[in-house]
Amino acid sequence: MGKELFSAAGTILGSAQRTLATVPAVAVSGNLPGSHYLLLVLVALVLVLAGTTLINYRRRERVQREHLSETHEREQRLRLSLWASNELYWQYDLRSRELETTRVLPDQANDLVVYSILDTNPQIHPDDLQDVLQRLREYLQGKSAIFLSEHRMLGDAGQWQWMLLRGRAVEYSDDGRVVRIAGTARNVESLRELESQRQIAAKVMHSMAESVAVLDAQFHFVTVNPAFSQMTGYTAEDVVGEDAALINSTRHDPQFYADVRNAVRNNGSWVGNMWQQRKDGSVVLCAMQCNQIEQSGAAAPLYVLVANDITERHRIEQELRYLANFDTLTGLPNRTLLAERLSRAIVNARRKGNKLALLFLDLDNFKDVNDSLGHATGDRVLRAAAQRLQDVVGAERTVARVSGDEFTALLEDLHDASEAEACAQRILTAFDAPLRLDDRFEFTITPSIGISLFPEHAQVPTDLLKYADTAMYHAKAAGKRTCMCYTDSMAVDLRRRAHLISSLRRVVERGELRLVFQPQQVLADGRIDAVEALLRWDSPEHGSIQPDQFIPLAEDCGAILPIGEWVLQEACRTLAAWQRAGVSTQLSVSVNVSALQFLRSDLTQTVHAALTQSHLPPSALELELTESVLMANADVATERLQAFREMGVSIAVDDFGTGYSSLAYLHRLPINTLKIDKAFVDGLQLSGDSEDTTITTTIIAMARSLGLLVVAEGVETPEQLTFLQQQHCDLAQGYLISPPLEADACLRFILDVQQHTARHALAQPTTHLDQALPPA
Ligand SMILES: Nc1nc2c(ncn2[C@@H]2O[C@H](COP(=O)(O)O[C@H]3[C@@H](O)[C@H](n4cnc5c(=O)[nH]c(N)nc54)O[C@@H]3COP(=O)(O)O)[C@@H](O)[C@H]2O)c(=O)[nH]1
Repeated sequence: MGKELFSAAGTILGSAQRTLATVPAVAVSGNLPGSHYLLLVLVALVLVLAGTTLINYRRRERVQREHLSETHEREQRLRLSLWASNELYWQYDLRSRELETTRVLPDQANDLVVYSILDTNPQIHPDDLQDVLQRLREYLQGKSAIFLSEHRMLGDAGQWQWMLLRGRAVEYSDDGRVVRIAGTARNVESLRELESQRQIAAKVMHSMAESVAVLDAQFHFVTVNPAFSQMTGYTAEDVVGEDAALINSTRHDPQFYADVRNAVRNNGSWVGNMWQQRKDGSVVLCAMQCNQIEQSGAAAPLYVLVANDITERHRIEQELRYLANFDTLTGLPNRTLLAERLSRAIVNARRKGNKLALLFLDLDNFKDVNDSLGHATGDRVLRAAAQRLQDVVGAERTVARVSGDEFTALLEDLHDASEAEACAQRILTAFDAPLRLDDRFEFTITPSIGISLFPEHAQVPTDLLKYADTAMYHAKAAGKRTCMCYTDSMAVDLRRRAHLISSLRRVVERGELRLVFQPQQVLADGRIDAVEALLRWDSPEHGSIQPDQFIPLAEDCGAILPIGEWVLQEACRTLAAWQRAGVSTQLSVSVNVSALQFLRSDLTQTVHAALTQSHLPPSALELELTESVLMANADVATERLQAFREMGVSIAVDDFGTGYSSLAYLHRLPINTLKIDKAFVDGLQLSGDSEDTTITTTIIAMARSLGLLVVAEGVETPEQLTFLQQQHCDLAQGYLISPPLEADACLRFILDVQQHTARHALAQPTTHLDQALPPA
């Protein structure tokens, strides 16, 4: 427009000149006198000059106006752009040190102008002033092309705000020195805020314990933090630009990772646990969160992965899960897992219409193993037993350890109950072979097994377990190393058993026990050389209970220890009283000792105390131990027996022949007497052709060769007695000689026989059995 105006003015000026130039030509062509003519010319010239001056003046005036308008317009544009950009205008006079800042507004009249003398009324924050002056100095020294400074200045509301100032020299002194600088100032408060936030975010990411990785839309690494490097072993340089599949692990199949990517793409996020592979090839389990981040202005999103290493936590969880479900000693499922599997098995059996069986197995006399051999060996026995059981039952079946020495085997998909019994029999047979504890040490232990069946006996896991347990107790009571299937009557028995156990615990202090004594007669001369002390329990609640009923219970519940101690004291006390009443000091008393008592390390102490209290010599006492106790614990038995031998107390092996010991092995044990079990004596035939006769004969012969005394138990008939005498058996015990007698009665019996044999010995030096027998 300025240009247009200018060209228009030019046009106007051009035509005026042309117009003025034609005036003299018209005047010269008339008939005027010379003076007039000259005057006329002069007037014309004056007019032309005046006109030209006027035209020039007007033209200059117009040009000036146009220039002013143009300047004003430029200024206005500048003003508007300053206003629009929210920038300030400033100028600094180096001579007066006056800083003028102007907030430009569309209407100049409203401009906000602030003057300040730098020294007296600083607009610049005192902390930043030196830095600003330094930058100014550098600019004036020509070290920077423009003056640039970011510092705090007073805002309109009197608050400090960060401003970015740009400026240049705009005025010089005559000697060329800068005297004024001017420029713009921009409020960078929010930019600084953003930058600060960006820096904080970067620092946070840098210092985060979580591994952070930013991926581009193609799942390539854009950046990672140090925690990522620490977790994966990959530095930022290793991974940036690489596909995130670099850290995929083979623990997941490729489809898993593809699914995760799809989920993030489609849903914007994915949360879950993911195995990743470290640079060294090891794996790490990450609790991962992957979020899609939309970038403003960018078409492609970014993905931010935040991951925590939970490998250790996972391991601990696994361990806890294992501990919660498995027995750490044997590695077998525990009671909890058994209950779970049993429930599942019941559901399956119900669906298929099949049967299932639960076998409850308890190791016989396991308590003794722990007591005698120590818990470490006990643990090895349990491990070996668990393995043996699993081997017999089969790896595909659930064998569980439910407590101490109790195991179960779950047999599914049975068609007949007999299959369960057959399996139980296989287990019993398998346990006949010794368990191998290590290269040198073998150990034999038998189980007792109870069986319960679904659906016959119970419908729920707890009942099946309870009934199998009940059946197992009955198998124990039936003599151990056997299996029994649950029957309804067993539950009643079990309640009675619980009552008996509770009464047994108080039996000594209540004085409900007494001893009876059964004489043992020397077959060669009829003397009563020994008596066996036999325990009786007269319970006010339960009546008279036989020892073979209550002693296994007392052994199971541990009550046998105080009971056994009482028996020893009472037997010794009675013998001492008999001696005072005239019984030969050659007479000894034999006392039955249970496995638990024997394996308790303080039995020698108890025996010693009983002998001391009754002033009896050790030779007056014999301890009877069953063959099975000695054989099952051979090593510890040898050690304990040796202690008794050193003490002078004899040892008899009770119920001999019922177990599986070899006589050769017995030779190594410090024992004195073998008691042939009544079962063999029952079958004795004078003709000598029964199996029992052969066994008895062999036992007697071998015992003799080993220098052991032989006592035949349960002798009831004269034929048996004759046979035993013929075989040179040393002693006989049984109803034929005498049933177990109360202490007083036994004393009378012994004194009678003593007198009789003494009289007979005087009259007839050669003793005959018949004569040696007590009078009827
Ligand atoms: N740990 C302990 N065990 C003990 C104690 N007292 C007894 N017992 C054991 O209890 C079992 C049964 O004993 P009991 O009912 O006393 O039976 C004994 C005899 O009465 C019986 N016997 C003896 N002679 C005959 C006979 O001619 N016929 C026949 N039918 N029975 C007879 O035998 C039992 C003696 O057994 P044993 O001990 O094997 O010699 C029994 O195992 C006892 O050991 C105790 O204090 N502690």
